[in-house]
Amino acid sequence: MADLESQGSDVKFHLKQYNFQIENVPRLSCTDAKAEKLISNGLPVILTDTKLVSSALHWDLDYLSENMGEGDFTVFLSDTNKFMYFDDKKIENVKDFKQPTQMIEMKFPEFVTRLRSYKEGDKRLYMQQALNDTVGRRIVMDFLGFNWTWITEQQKKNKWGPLTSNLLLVGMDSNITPAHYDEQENFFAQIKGCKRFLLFDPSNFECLYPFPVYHPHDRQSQVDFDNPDSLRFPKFQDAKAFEAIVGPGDVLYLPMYWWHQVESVPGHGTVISVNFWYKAGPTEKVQYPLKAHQRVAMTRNIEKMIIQALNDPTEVAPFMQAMVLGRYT
Ligand SMILES: O=C(O)CCC(=O)C(=O)O
Ligand SMILES: [Fe+2]
Repeated sequence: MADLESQGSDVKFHLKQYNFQIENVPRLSCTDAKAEKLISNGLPVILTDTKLVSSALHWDLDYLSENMGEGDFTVFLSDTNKFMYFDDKKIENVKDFKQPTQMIEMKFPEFVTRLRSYKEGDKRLYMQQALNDTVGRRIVMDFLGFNWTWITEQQKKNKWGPLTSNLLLVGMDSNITPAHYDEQENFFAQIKGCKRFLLFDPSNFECLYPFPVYHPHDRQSQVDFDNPDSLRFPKFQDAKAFEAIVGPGDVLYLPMYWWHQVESVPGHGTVISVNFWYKAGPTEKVQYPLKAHQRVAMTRNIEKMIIQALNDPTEVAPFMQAMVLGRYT
């Protein structure tokens, strides 16, 4: 994004302040050897000139409304500016679980109408829909115009698995996706508006207190960044964040298992992004000490094993406590 520097202070002015330490993610050309090195080492980087989604930089609400086709789009509604993800299939594991957002399906033009008629006090909106073959011809052309040459070369070089999906995100500015990690590699392409990512490497697991694996909020942090409960989550203050602010044309490499909170920057209007999710490559050779992301994977596997063996989510905590308390403590 050419004019990010000139907007820099303006953007920063509107950003939330936090108490943890924040460093910047490097912004580099994709032709810079340093950028290649960061990606191959599984470290985040903002790439300014990949041309990954150049063919989509003209996307706006009118154009998408006209060309997105007749398919259904998943839209989340929230009473606040936070949109915390939850897994439908895990809702029955938690008694009295309250969905933080409502999920509804609508045609694209209906979404745009609701977005345009939004007024304070209404539910906020965030569309999150994987691109599929129901989109109109012009979107297909734009999609084919993505820089597949560059991204496929990255996929090969880094031995990633197949592309699993392109999630299209269309939201209101100030929307927030709270801190979570994903189990796939991600090139996140910004098209319209600005997003601020707060990233945390996988060794921050203990500082971010993820929900149990059986919980609908699996992979999400339990900590409310705006109001952290220092008694329940004392190590949150030790979290070390990296910040990445992306604007149109920027691509963020978001490594697998890296935590991210995504804040649509206020005052820049509708925010449009497309991500590229890739399956992980073959599991690396195990070397000791284990890497942080390998510990996360191991923790998940052990939790899953216990959940499956006990066949009752409410038995998991007492079981783990009985295993550890007074023996490993
Ligand atoms: O942009 C957002 O709000 C969330 C994106 C995200 O979490 C992802 O691409 O993994
Ligand atoms: Fe994510």
